[in-house]
Amino acid sequence: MSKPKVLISDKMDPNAARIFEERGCDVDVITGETPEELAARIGEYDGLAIRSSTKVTPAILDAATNLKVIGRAGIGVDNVDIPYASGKGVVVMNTPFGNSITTAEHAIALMMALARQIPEANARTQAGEWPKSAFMGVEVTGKTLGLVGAGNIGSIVASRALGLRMKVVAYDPFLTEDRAVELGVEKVDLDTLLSRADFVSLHTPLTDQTRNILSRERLENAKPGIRIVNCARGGLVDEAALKDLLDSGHVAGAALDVFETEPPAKDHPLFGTPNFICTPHLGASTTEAQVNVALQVAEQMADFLVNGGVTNALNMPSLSAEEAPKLKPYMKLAENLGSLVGQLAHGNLTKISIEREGAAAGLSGKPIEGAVLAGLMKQYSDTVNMVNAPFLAKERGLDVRSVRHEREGAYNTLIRVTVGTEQGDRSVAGTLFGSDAPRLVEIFGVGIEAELAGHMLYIVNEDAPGFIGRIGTLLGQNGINIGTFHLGRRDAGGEAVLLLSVDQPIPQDVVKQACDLEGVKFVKPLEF
Ligand SMILES: NC(=O)C1=CN([C@@H]2O[C@H](COP(=O)(O)OP(=O)(O)OC[C@H]3O[C@@H](n4cnc5c(N)ncnc54)[C@H](O)[C@@H]3O)[C@@H](O)[C@H]2O)C=CC1
Ligand SMILES: O=C(O)CCC(=O)C(=O)O
Repeated sequence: MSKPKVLISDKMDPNAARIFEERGCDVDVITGETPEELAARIGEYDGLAIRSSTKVTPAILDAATNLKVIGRAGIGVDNVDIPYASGKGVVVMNTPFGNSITTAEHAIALMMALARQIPEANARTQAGEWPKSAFMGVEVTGKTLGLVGAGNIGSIVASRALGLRMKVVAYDPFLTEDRAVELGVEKVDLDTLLSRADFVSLHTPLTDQTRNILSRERLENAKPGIRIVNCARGGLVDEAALKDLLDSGHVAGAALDVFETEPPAKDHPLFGTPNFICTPHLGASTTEAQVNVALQVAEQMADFLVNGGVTNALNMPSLSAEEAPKLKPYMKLAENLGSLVGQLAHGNLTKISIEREGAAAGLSGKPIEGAVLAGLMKQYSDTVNMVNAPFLAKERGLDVRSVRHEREGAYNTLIRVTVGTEQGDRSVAGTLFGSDAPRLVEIFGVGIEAELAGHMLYIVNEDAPGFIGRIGTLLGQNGINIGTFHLGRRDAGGEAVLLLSVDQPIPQDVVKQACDLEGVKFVKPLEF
């Protein structure tokens, strides 16, 4: 098997390339390409490792015909079109903790720099002035810091600020009272935060809800003399309003590590404004953080490409490298069961239930669900896989339920897939023989044992003598060799099911002849 190929398209610590190679991937490091150059190259790669410069747009994803995983060496993934990547079946991962301490420290550094106007004092002193009387700072001790966003980075900022003897208030809709107490912060709403804070530090992702969260109106109503730090994302603060309010003195200082457009225009209105300082998106730029995120992204991506392990994916449930091999035969079983109901159930499918029984109940449900849905929807899409299948199912309004029963039934491990159709519920079930051989054990209420593989023929017929001979003769006359042959029946003399595998696709006219055989009620060729 050829090695997975990874492209590192942004400047990244060399440990990333080393880890990819050590873990069985071929790796190219090609940075600074234009979007067109990247689009022309990306088709060769299974993995793309990025920081914030590479923009993974729909055009790049359309060109990325082999891409399986994008790894962001960092936290924010707003440079990746995740819905589009999900639609294409590409896993998107980040490294959620590797640069949090570093970024929190940068926020604190910017807050201190604002409080004592260090950059301007430094510049003027080095320019030959001794402007001692021009700079009168403020102490942070006893002041209130308002945190907008109290996740990983916000929490670290809180702990550092408490160490500086500040009072910390936080606005975060997902912050519970218990967690606030644990962090030593007071949970408040945004307007209260802005009316009480002497310093505000932003630590949210950029989303539709957070865009422009410090709007002109909010800034105008904030406590006079407030100082603002943004080490999260440009677009959270209205930059034009910030300029006006710095000029008027309502905002006493602002420090931006990030801008709405990066890099900002050379004549950005905020440049040169008194009490405004900035850095060029340096929040994560320490040796320690860059080694952390480079190692982590390469380990995660290689683990996925080589072993199927999924860690820190934003569009897929996690799956440990230990669990991945255990799940592998179940995934095959799940995909085959999904494919079987997809090929056999008629009409509009409205709901699907995926039950895990016995040993299967102890496995992660989401990957199995993804595999069943991928199998089911293969009939509708060539590009479906377990990453994009849940999104496609949702788009189609399919009601998906996962159920687990710890008790064992007739089999010590079982997956049952039931779809709701206009004709009622239709169900198939399968198990593993040994630890890794998937087998169908029930089809629409009829017990049967069969491996689902290759070209198959499913026939429902009247349970009467002579039928097996008739179908064998028909296939033989048409030069079709039977590989395996499986029978099941509801009750003697009632309805019987025949599932056989053959060595080649069955031509339509042979299917038609099979339909015409005496006692045949239904014939369907199947592909796995
Ligand atoms: N300047 C830089 O170099 C870096 C910037 N970042 C940025 O920092 C951001 C935060 O990172 P983490 O703390 O690790 O993320 P996180 O996901 O741990 O925390 C984000 C917090 O924001 C909160 N939040 C979401 N919507 C909100 C809203 N409408 N109002 C208030 N709070 C809201 C969430 O509940 C969560 O607690 C990242 O999304 C990234 O964009 C991260 C690393 C480096
Ligand atoms: O990679 C970088 O330098 C930027 C880090 C960042 O913004 C993030 O991790 O969200």
